[in-house]
Amino acid sequence: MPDLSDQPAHAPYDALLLLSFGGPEGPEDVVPFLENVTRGRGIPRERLQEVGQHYFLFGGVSPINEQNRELLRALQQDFSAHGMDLPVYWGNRNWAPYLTDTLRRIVADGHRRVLTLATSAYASYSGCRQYRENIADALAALEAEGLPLPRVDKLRHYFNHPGFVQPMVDATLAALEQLPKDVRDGAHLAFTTHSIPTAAADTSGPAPAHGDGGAYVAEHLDVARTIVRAVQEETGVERPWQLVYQSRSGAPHIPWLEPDICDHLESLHAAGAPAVVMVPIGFVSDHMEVKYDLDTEATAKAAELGLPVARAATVGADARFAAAVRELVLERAATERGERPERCALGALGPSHDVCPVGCCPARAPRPAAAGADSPYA
Ligand SMILES: CC1=C(CCC(=O)O)c2cc3nc(cc4[nH]c(cc5[nH]c(cc1n2)c(C)c5CCC(=O)O)c(CCC(=O)O)c4C)C(CCC(=O)O)=C3C
Ligand SMILES: [Fe+2]
Repeated sequence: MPDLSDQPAHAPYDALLLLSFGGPEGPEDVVPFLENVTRGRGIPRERLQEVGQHYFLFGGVSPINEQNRELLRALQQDFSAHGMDLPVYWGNRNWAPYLTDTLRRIVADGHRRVLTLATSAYASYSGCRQYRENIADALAALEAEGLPLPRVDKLRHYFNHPGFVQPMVDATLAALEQLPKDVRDGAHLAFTTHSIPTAAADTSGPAPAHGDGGAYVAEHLDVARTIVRAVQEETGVERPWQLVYQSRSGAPHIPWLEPDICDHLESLHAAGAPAVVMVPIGFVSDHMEVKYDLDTEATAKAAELGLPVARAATVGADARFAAAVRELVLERAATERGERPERCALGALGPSHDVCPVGCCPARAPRPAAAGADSPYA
């Protein structure tokens, strides 16, 4: 029996990888960034020009990289405050620091068991399997260079972890406070997330969860219900609510999840709603989809309607989220050691799977994906 008593609590892991989307950091980055995002994805040219304009409106700088630097610092701070000596690295799918470069550095630093935190809390091809494909691509690149291959795992979906949900409850309450007093109690809650093709939603999550909206919609509805209940408890007011969508991109003839937030604001206004709080539960930080699609476009639509709106902040680098990540790391590490740790989750769905099963969030065109049961890597 090996002596495990001097092993750290995060063993067998020796590094945490923060894996994100990436964004441009200046006007000259915008077009190459969009080319990276959309390579082989069949997005109409007009849509790309339009989205490029969103970035140029903000000086060509997406807030996402700075937000990830903040999250990285929050994680390092939380880990060190709790005596957890686990290095944290950051890599992106679409912009520097690129995942492959980061993984090369992780290996050069001598790490061989890597746990991944993706900045996407829910199941879906874009939010989960595509990141797993990116990890497989990075491993393939290292393999081609003859480098030792680390084993890369991915944390379970954390959409219903209290450290992710509680900051959103507080943010919803704070947004309600921003509304004029006389419309506060009547305000509707509009929970928003990224629209995806309905075909991708229907096949999101493990195969048994496939069906109308799949795990993607079910998970968002579960989080929305948890927030609604907590806000009602806190304010003593029962508010109407709905899950709606934003940031749709694909061609018009392909069905995507609806309604869009702007259409929703119109119909709420027509139905006499006095005010709306938009709660972007689908996003981890206030990146461009939030800054443009909600704070610019949807807010302008509301102003045009004369409908008071406020937008709840995303979780970002909240200390409770950093602590949740530490708990999730310790939980998964214990599971990997064969223990049965407590697995925290709010809502009705329970904690998500640790390892994506075969057939989870399938791609339109199958490609190798690491950190799951169908990974071609150890
Ligand atoms: C589910 C989901 C999330 C949430 C989960 C997660 O976070 O992963 C997300 C996040 C993000 N999406 C982002 C940006 C973009 N997404 C695009 C396109 C697409 N997103 C999709 C889905 C998602 N996207 C899909 C199905 C497409 C169609 C093309 C394809 O199938 O790939 C495009 C192309 C142009 C367009 O908008 O059409 C851009 C520029 C940024 C960065 C923002 C910044 O820069 O601050 C972030 C965080
Ligand atoms: Fe996106």
